[in-house]
Amino acid sequence: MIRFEQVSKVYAGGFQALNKVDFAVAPGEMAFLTGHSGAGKSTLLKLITAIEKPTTGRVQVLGHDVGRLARSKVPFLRRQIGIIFQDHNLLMDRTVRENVSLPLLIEGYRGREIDKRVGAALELVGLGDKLGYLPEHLSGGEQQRVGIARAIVSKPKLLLADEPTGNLDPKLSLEIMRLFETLNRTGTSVLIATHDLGLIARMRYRTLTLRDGRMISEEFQGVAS
Ligand SMILES: Nc1ncnc2c1ncn2[C@@H]1O[C@H](COP(=O)(O)OP(=O)(O)OP(=O)(O)O)[C@@H](O)[C@H]1O
Repeated sequence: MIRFEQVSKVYAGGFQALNKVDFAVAPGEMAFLTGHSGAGKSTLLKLITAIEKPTTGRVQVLGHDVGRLARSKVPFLRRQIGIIFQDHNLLMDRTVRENVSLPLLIEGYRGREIDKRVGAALELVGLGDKLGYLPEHLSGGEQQRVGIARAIVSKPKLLLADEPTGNLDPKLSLEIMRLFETLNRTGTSVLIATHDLGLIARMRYRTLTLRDGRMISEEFQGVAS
């Protein structure tokens, strides 16, 4: 599903954000990615989604060699990956239905098929009755769940989340994590970048830990850095 082999990333300007990183996430697996601020978590996610390319080493995602992927093939890769952001990036002047429909419209779906899929995704996140709401009329946790519905509506094989619970209280954070578990049980691979070590400890999944761009731990949970 994801395989990094000796991956380094040096940004223009010379800063080395990742240093010979090796790890793999198997199909159907759920794992956490943690590390201090600036450790390289977002950079690692950007390599998976081909926003950035590795300076050296090999990044394989869903059978593609990301470093060698032609620019024209990048949208095809991205369509197979659902991405969830901390600040959810919802369009605030569009309804819940319109926000969640967006990836399907881009893919060329129309009418009834969109309604069916959007309805199913919103049911799954517990917002089946909020289709016509604007995001500003929803709570923070509900907005985050709309972002998750938008990420899963096109049934991606891989779900990436960058600090998905950063703005939420512990109870809501746990609810969001349980939602990821539900999605994982349907066969979606899930990789969650988070600072929230308490949450990681409660969930008991494999934890990948970065420190200063190096992968220092593959298994040990609760490494504070
Ligand atoms: N486009 C860029 N150009 C130059 N340096 C960058 C760029 N993007 C990130 N960096 C640097 O690379 C390092 C790693 O950044 P990254 O965003 O991957 O960290 P992070 O672990 O996600 O941090 P946080 O938890 O604070 O989001 C940082 O020192 C950052 O300043």
